Amino acid sequence: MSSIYYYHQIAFGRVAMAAKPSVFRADHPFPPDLSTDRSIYPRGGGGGGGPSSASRRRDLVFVVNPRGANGRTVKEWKKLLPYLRSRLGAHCNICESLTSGPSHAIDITREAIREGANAVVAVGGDGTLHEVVNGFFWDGKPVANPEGELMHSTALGLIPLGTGSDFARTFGWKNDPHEAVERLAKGLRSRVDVGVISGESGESHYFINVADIHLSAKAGYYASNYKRFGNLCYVLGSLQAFMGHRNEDLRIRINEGEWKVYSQVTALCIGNAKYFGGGMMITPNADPCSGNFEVVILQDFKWYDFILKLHRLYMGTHLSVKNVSSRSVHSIEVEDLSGRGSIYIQSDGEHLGFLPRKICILPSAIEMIC
Ligand SMILES: Nc1ncnc2c1ncn2[C@@H]1O[C@H](COP(=O)(O)OP(=O)(O)OP(=O)(O)O)[C@@H](O)[C@H]1O
Repeated sequence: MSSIYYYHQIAFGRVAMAAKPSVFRADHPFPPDLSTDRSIYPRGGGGGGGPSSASRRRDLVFVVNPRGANGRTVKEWKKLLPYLRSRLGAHCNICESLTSGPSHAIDITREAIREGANAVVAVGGDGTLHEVVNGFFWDGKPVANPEGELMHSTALGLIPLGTGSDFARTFGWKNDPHEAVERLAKGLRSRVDVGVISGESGESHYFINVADIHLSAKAGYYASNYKRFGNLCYVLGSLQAFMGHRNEDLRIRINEGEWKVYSQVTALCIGNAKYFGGGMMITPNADPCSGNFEVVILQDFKWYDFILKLHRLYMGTHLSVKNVSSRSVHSIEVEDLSGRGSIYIQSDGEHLGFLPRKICILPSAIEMIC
């Protein structure tokens, strides 16, 4: 992919950083397990990796958020680079791209896929992962890799280095970059589901972890102002969200069935994976490879319920608590009955706006390096 420099220059050019794109390529030989094509291209449909793909160096594009985890992401990344080069540089072109601001990771990812990158690896927290996942789509469709089914699809990789890094918890991954590099070296791919959210404007927005509505989404919105306090940001965000909070009646339609009114909803969480809010196991039965979401609805919760039941939310044992319901769904539509348009929704911890929204699953939408 000789034009990888080019796409970075395009991506950075858009934000006036073309003078010094943060891209490098390594010229070292390939480690033995990366040259095993079955592990890199385990899927059928022409993705088996023929001789030409086996002999090619692979482009791994690392999308690094320099602001992630209060600047800790980029410090850890710089320390990791020599190891990454020695471990993967032999048979891979290691392309580094620092984001210049919110949403830049989306553009970088789209460009990398169009250039035929073997994998785009999010380096940062759930927000960076979220943007990279959104970069796999454009105009409501997956971004096309030029080699398409003939060679391979671009995989999603993750080096979790964020504040919460909640998506990684479902897989039992820690904020341990060396462990993440080993996963990339093994190159095992699994198909994971992605959620798609559409609103009145008709525009699609994608998520991979958890989308949530009302109190928790408002807490996430405020938590983003307190990231400098690390994981404490979620507690501070929740306290602020509680002030002036009211449970609301919501109109909900599940799996294109009948519309029903759910009274006094405190929070509604749609899990493709299990954790949010810095380690709360909110949707304990969610599995990103299942083809369904787990929807958990908390109704008529008072502030003291959170104090009494918080430990159960962290442990994922809250489903048996009074006024908590859970079910497996492939689509859900949620409307605000109050008509005020003030019910928050977020996805993967990123503020998205306000109800109404429709949320559907896209089964096996992305290949992920697991
Ligand atoms: N160069 C940048 N400057 C400022 N913000 C950025 C930049 N690049 C990305 N961002 C924004 O930073 C936000 C947070 O990033 P990220 O999720 O990686 O870290 P985090 O918030 O510390 O971790 P977590 O989401 O796991 O709690 C994202 O919403 C993203 O849009």
